[in-house]
Formats: sequence, structure tokens, C-alpha cells
Amino acid sequence: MQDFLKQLPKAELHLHIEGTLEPELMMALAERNGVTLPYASVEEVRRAYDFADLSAFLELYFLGMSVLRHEADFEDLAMDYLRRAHAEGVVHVEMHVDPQAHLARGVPLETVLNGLERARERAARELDISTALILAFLRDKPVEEAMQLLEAVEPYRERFAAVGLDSAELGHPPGRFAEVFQCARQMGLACVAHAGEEGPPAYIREALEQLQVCRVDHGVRCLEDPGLVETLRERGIVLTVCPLSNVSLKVVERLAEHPLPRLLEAGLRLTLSSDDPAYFGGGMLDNFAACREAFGWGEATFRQLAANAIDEAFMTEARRSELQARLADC
Ligand code: HPA
Ligand SMILES: [Zn+2]
Repeated sequence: MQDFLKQLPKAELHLHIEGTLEPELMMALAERNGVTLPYASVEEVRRAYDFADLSAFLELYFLGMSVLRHEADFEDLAMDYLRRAHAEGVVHVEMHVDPQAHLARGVPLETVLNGLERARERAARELDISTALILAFLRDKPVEEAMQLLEAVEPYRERFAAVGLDSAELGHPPGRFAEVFQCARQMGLACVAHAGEEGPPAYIREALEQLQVCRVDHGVRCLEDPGLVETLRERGIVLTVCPLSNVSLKVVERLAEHPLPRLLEAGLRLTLSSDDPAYFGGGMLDNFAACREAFGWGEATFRQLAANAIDEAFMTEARRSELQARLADC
């Protein structure tokens, strides 16, 4: 089964590139850039990864990324992850990036975006991994800041497939960003948003109605509202579910209690992703294997999840056909 899961062509639709920063690279970049971290060793960094909730995680996530300063750091970060993903049978990766978090530290937009662009080109050439970039807005920051960021990325418009919404969810409903998302749509960008991870089903509804998202990141709390489940099913909206993330951030206590089997039974279109693999205990293959272990799913279920991701990905139709053919062959 592990062999099957590894060779299954997996597309990852929900990943924060800053969340792929492994402790080893964090320490190496801290040294290279003269950044002081409150950790003496890689082991100490790992020991700190015991999160009470999303906010507790975000504190360390923003601290960790303080070692990223130069274009080469962003290139190394992304290449490091894409190489690991390649070894796990991942063929396509869509990465959220949080420019506001870097701008606030004085790192210019072009440094972040040029570094990631170099990695994306190399991944396509060296690893045959296709990628897409998602411009994420920090939902706990002012709407005006998001609008300014959207204007600032205009010269880089072609590098992005979509806009997204992340960071602390509770108390930050998506509807506040309706105008920003409307402008993004006018620029030809697709829309996705985190909703229903820690936040209530009403946030998922808002993301659908006010942000007009084509996918919902997480969305696992939709089950609390049967009418919403019906809407999601009717419209074929994909939920990008991140099993190990949900355990790590205490959305569920144990994977065996995760709503994934009930979401499937409800006829929803699901995909599996790793979210922040360096912080949540594993990449794509670990997430797939953990689901196999917890739910006993057979090959057909994993095939369907992999197919949903390929069908729903931001990629050229030629690439989609190629990956669909690879999936049919495996
Ligand atoms: O898991 C997450 N949830 C919300 N925002 C985030 N930003 C990085 N990771 C996450
Ligand atoms: Zn996420």
C-alpha cells in the first residue's frame, strides 16, 4: 500500500511555502544571515512544535520565517521542499505565500517573488513538478493592507494563479475582504480562502457568497450545517483537507476522530494536503499514509482524492491531461 501511495501522482493544493521550513534549514539560514533565534539546536526547535491551537502555531511560524532575508533563501526554501515532495511522488504543488509577513520585516516583494520564481523554474526543469502560486492575505491585518498588496503585485500578476486568505481565523470573518477579492477577480485571479478550520460554518458560507471562492481550504466544520454541506455538494466545491495539520492544531484530538470519513460519505469533493509540513509532522505521503492507517481506506478512495486534486488544480489543460493519464496508468 505504501508503494501504491508513493507512486500515486499527487497534486498538493494547500501548502504554505513558509511552513515548509525544516528546523535544519532554519538553523542554517539563521547562521548564514546572522539572525538570532531563541533556539540552541535543531532538537530544541522541534521540541517547541507542540501547539495548543492555530494562534500558538502562527507565533512560531512567523518567528521561523525571520531567517528568510534574501532571494536565495526563498529559492532554497522552496527547492528544499519540492525535492522532498518529488521523492514522495508529488507532481504538482500550489503554494500560498504570505508577502505581508515579509514586507513587515523589511524584505521587499521582489526578493520573495524572484526567489520563488527561480525555484519554480528549477522544479519544472529538474523535477518535472508543476507549480502554482497563491497570493495569501493575512486576515487579521487591515483590509487596506491587503488592497495595497494586491496593487503592489500588479507587475507580477502573471506569476499568480489565485488569491487566498490565511492566518488567525477566529474573529476574522472572510466577508471583510469582499472588495479585495472582487478586485483580484477583475485581474483574472481565481479565489480560494481558509474557512471552517477553527472558524464556524458561517465563515465558509461567507467565503462562498462574498469572496466567490472556487475552493475552500480546510472547511472541515461544514458538517455542523447540513444546508451548507448541500450547497458545497451541489456546486462541487473542493475542500482542501489537511489531516495531520488538523491533529497538530487540535482541530481534532486524534486522526481517528477526524470528520474525513463523514465528509466523504456526505458526497463532498475532497483533496489531501500537508498545509505546513515542517511544523505538522509530515508531508503528502505521511498524510496519505496516516489516513490509510486511521480509516483503512482502499486504493479506490486514494485514487479519487488524487483525481479531485488534479481536476481542480491551477494548471494548463495539457498538464492536466498528462497527469490524468499518469493516474489512470498507476
Ligand atoms: O494552517 C494554517 N491556517 C491558517 N493560516 C495559516 N498560515 C500558515 N498556515 C496556516
Ligand atoms: Zn493552510
